[in-house]
Amino acid sequence: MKSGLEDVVAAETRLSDVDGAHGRLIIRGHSLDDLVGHSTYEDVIALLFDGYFASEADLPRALGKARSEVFAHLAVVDASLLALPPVDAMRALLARLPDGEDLPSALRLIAGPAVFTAGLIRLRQGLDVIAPDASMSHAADTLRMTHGTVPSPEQTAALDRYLMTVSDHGLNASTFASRVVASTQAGLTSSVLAALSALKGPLHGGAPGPVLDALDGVGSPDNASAWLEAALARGDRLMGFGHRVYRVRDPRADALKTAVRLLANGGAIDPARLALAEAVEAAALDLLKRKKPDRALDTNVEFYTALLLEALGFPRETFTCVFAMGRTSGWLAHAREQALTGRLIRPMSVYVGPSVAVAA
Ligand SMILES: CC(=O)SCCNC(=O)CCNC(=O)[C@H](O)C(C)(C)COP(=O)(O)OP(=O)(O)OC[C@H]1O[C@@H](n2cnc3c(N)ncnc32)[C@H](O)[C@@H]1OP(=O)(O)O
Ligand SMILES: O=C([O-])CC(=O)C(=O)O
Repeated sequence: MKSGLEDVVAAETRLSDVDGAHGRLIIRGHSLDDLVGHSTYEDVIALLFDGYFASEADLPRALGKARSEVFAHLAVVDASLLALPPVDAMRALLARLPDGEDLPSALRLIAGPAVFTAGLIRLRQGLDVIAPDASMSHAADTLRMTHGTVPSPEQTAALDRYLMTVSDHGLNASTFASRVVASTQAGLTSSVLAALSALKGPLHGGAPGPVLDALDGVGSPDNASAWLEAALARGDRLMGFGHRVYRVRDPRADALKTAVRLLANGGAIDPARLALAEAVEAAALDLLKRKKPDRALDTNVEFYTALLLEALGFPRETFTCVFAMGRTSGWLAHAREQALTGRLIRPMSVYVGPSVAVAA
């Protein structure tokens, strides 16, 4: 048995390739760098969906229509839902969308995380929800529904770049969960709910909120090494570092660091906050190299995600919901690929419990 299924190949996919040795991410034949420079999130959805869903000439408009359709579900949000962590409340709202296999079902499942996260943020602040505008881009409308103002082109570009960057990533834990459920032919909502449940853990998509907690704990750049060393001595993991597959830097960390620097140049991030983050990153890399010399542990996607989403005004307890806004497109494409080309996923376990005497 391979602990954690490390290095086990469990699917063939045309969707994305995580090249851990060279620190490269390919999405349907395009490098991440190419995509973030020249595409929109809607373009990436079309790329991931090609061949797995019916084609749609005006995908941005169809996604906008899907946002308008799911908005009505916010009417059921009551005090008990608002008392839940936002990712659990969002999961409950997504569970209201019927299972299906077609493009409209898929687009509603991409629209849901955006509309529900924005609505939950506002309701938790005692504000009225804001209806979608189907004519806007997904990133711009998400920011407008969250903050009540039309975002700047720089803010829209930053969220768009983030959504593309996290859209798909091979057979990570949440995508595997999506494929396992799809292999039973349960339907797309069921796949997405399983995937979201896997994503929310702190070892996967739950990491960026705790990254900010660490920055707050460190407080100032000169305290970084001592604070992180004490955290490691307690047996804590340093959030935003390490990866199962990347043995060099996660390429998404660079894509998001660039997005963070662009926001900082435009004044959207306090230079002191960025300096603190850079000091924490440098101290963490130095410490991990010394304390874990046998394992290459580098910065992962979650570290600069935290700074980016903070700068865009998302509360840290909603960061996993924003991750899901991007990753749902990958979960859906994998679910359809599995349903169309795969079999029921049913591995074996090795029984190590007590044996029963067999009568002669
Ligand atoms: C979108 C994403 O999912 S990106 C990942 C987001 N998660 C995080 O940032 C949480 C922090 N990182 C981690 O916990 C891990 O690196 C994971 C979960 C990402 C990968 O885990 P695995 O591949 O199972 O690594 P594994 O647990 O085998 O770690 C190998 C060794 O490095 C250590 N290690 C790995 N990551 C870290 C870390 N961030 N901080 C401290 N030590 C670490 C482990 O303690 C282990 O040491 P040991 O052999 O002495 O016990
Ligand atoms: O690939 C993984 O194991 C985790 C990850 O970085 C992701 O899902 O984006």
